[in-house]
Amino acid sequence: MKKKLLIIGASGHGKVVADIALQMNKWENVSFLDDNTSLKETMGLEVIGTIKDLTDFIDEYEVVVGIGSNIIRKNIYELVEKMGATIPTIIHPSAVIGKHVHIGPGTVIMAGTIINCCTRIGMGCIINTGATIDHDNLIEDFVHISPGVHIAGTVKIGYCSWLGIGSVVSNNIEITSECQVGAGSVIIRNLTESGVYFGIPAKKRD
Ligand SMILES: CC(=O)SCCNC(=O)CCNC(=O)[C@H](O)C(C)(C)COP(=O)(O)OP(=O)(O)OC[C@H]1O[C@@H](n2cnc3c(N)ncnc32)[C@H](O)[C@@H]1OP(=O)(O)O
Repeated sequence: MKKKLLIIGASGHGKVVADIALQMNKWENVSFLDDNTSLKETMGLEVIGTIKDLTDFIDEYEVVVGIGSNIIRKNIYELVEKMGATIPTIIHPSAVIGKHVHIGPGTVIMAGTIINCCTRIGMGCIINTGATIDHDNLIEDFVHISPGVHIAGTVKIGYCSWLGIGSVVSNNIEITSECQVGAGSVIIRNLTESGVYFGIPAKKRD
């Protein structure tokens, strides 16, 4: 394990990632890379370069992508992985994680989340504050589960999908890849086509 952590992206999501990393007490140093060259520090942590500088740091630092957009996070994650970086998982100490839960590299699990047994979460995901994910779920790569989402048992969320804040997914549902589910929506049927859905029950936007 390397003793330093580099977070790519020093905006809102990146700062929460840093906050969790500090609480994990695992790294001696936490710093950022950000393409905003006027930003030199945030939260008392240094911004030591832009993404182009990553090669200079890759041997010394573990690297996590702290960017909220699924597609941007995925593209940068793939670049970082190709460069051979060590990519950790970031898990807030207050998260409750059941037995036989698998969490992929680069995934960030935020404060107050509960993930029940036998759930698999892919790489580069965000499981945001206070979300609950019940048993036997499959959360594919680069998904974002927003704050306060509740997902029942045996649900599958496809690659790069984003569940909006406070949404609810009933049991045995499949949501295909690249879906965006609106804030406060309730999903009671499978979402078989990529697109934007919202409402109670959620319907696809025309
Ligand atoms: C820590 C963090 O901050 S994590 C981030 C958390 N953020 C979220 O979860 C945001 C989720 N985003 C949403 O819910 C958005 O409203 C989206 C993506 C569903 C749609 O966004 P847009 O494409 O900008 O839609 P827009 O705001 O123009 O609304 C279009 C119509 O849909 C309706 N609508 C939009 N979202 C919703 C919703 N969640 N539920 C019900 N109706 C909605 C609007 O009222 C509007 O209706 P109207 O045409 O009758 O006036």
